[in-house]
Amino acid sequence: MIGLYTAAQLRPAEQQLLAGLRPDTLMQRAATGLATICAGLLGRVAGARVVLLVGSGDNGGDALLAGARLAARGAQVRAVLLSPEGAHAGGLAALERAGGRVVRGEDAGFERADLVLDGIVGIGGSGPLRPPAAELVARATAGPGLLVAVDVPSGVAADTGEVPGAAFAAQHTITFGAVKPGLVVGAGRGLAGTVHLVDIGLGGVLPAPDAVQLTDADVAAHLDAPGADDDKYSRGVVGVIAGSATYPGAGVLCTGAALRTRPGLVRYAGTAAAGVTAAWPEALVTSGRPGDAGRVQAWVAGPGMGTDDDALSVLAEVLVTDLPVVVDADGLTLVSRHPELVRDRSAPTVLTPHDREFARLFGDVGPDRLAAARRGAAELGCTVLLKGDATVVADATGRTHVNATGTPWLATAGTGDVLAGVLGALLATGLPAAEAAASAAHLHGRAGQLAAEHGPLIAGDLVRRLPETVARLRGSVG
Ligand SMILES: NC(=O)C1=CN([C@@H]2O[C@H](COP(=O)(O)OP(=O)(O)OC[C@H]3O[C@@H](n4cnc5c(N)ncnc54)[C@H](O)[C@@H]3O)[C@@H](O)[C@H]2O)[C@@H](O)CC1
Ligand SMILES: Nc1ncnc2c1ncn2[C@@H]1O[C@H](COP(=O)(O)OP(=O)(O)O)[C@@H](O)[C@H]1O
Ligand SMILES: [K+]
Repeated sequence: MIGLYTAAQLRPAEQQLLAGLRPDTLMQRAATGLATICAGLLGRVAGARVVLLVGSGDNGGDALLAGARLAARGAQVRAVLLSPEGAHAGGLAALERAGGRVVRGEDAGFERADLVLDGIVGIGGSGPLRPPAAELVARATAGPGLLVAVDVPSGVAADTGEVPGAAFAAQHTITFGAVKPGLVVGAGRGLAGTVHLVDIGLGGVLPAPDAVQLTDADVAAHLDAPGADDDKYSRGVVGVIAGSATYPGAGVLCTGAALRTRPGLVRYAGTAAAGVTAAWPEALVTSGRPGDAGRVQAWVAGPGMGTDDDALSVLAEVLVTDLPVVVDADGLTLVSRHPELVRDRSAPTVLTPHDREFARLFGDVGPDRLAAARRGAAELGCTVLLKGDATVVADATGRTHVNATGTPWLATAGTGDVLAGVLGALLATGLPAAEAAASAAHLHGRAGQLAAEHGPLIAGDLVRRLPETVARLRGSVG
């Protein structure tokens, strides 16, 4: 598990750690890591042209101290100071001692730079980048130099990923102590490039994280192989309500995804029964009501089920049970009209909206996707899986996961139906809702990445690739 930490969590931890150390120890550790990674990115340091963008806080100090280390190894380092009187004094002195030069913005030489280091602002930033900083960023990023951000790309809100104005579009972000949420979610994710984490020794003093990202190993732990005592019922039976007689596709995709994630038993109830059984003879189907399907441990309801009164009564029948339920797609439209169906449940409910569905349920997502998912989860007392390039899962207690897998190739019709099926299969095993949802998003993203290795993908490719994805995840452990 990778912890994501806000500035408010990091600052006291840094203070606690610093209490037993020389005041500039952490900054020196940060600068050493920064210079080492920049040197690796440059390949050859001697003669390399490096430009530092230096703000007046410690983020600028990191850039100056790293610049000094690169200058000492023969790089030609120029520093542009946004506020000459406020620049970090120790960093400035070190840079000058090592042969680096302070220059005016006009003389930065962006057009010939090999690397531009953005030390304008880090976790101390607030609001849109101010005009002089925004202008400098525009000029710096137009040049050919490799764009490297110190701790956080300037203009990105470290805690949320909000980008309220101009920002440094980094190819690499070298971050200190812990990964910040803004590097992996929201608009900030697209500006962080490759994230490198430098250990500055905070490990022992960090509190519980604000949010987490699962790793392959975390998810593989939920994908154990059947044992000698297992039978087709023992590993969780999932029930699927999806698709319709006219549009069976969602039923076929959702049922197939559930089967391919956790083969054992998948039951299907609904008017797409004929289409589902033709595609998946392994599923047990009924064209009747959910109650006719037989016993299940979790339901998935919604993809392509329609939004008329019949659909509402089917959804209500499932939601009055004391079983875990995943509500997706058309089911979410129905819940937005009848939130009491979900609010009053005692068993776990997972809602899986994309942004437009979320807006119908809870109002606009807005720029802070973590806060939005938490708000929705608290409002209806359920788990919300907010889809996106970095899917966010929050439960009613505020526990939050950010998904780390996937590919933009997933932006194609039907991939959400597949996610719902994967999630239902994991929920039926008895996993807590948040773990099941976050693991499903991870597995779905990995299936997307695997399918995309073979060219443009369609939703059915994800279903076909699920067994190999599970095998690869399991193989990644130990
Ligand atoms: N606290 C610590 O122990 C450590 C901090 N480190 C570095 O210190 C940084 C935090 O330093 P600070 O707290 O000094 O804050 P920052 O340097 O991140 O930001 C403060 C500066 O940015 C300016 N600023 C804020 N919002 C702005 C905006 N919208 N447009 C333009 N300028 C803006 C402020 O006027 C101030 O000069 C971290 O991001 C990291 O780079 C590292 O050296 C590791 C250790
Ligand atoms: N740009 C993107 N990058 C990565 N994943 C994406 C992107 N766009 C969509 N996805 C993922 O694809 C899936 C789309 O689901 P959804 O919008 O419900 O589609 P559908 O209703 O057609 O099945 C979600 O899992 C979402 O996270
Ligand atoms: K920065």
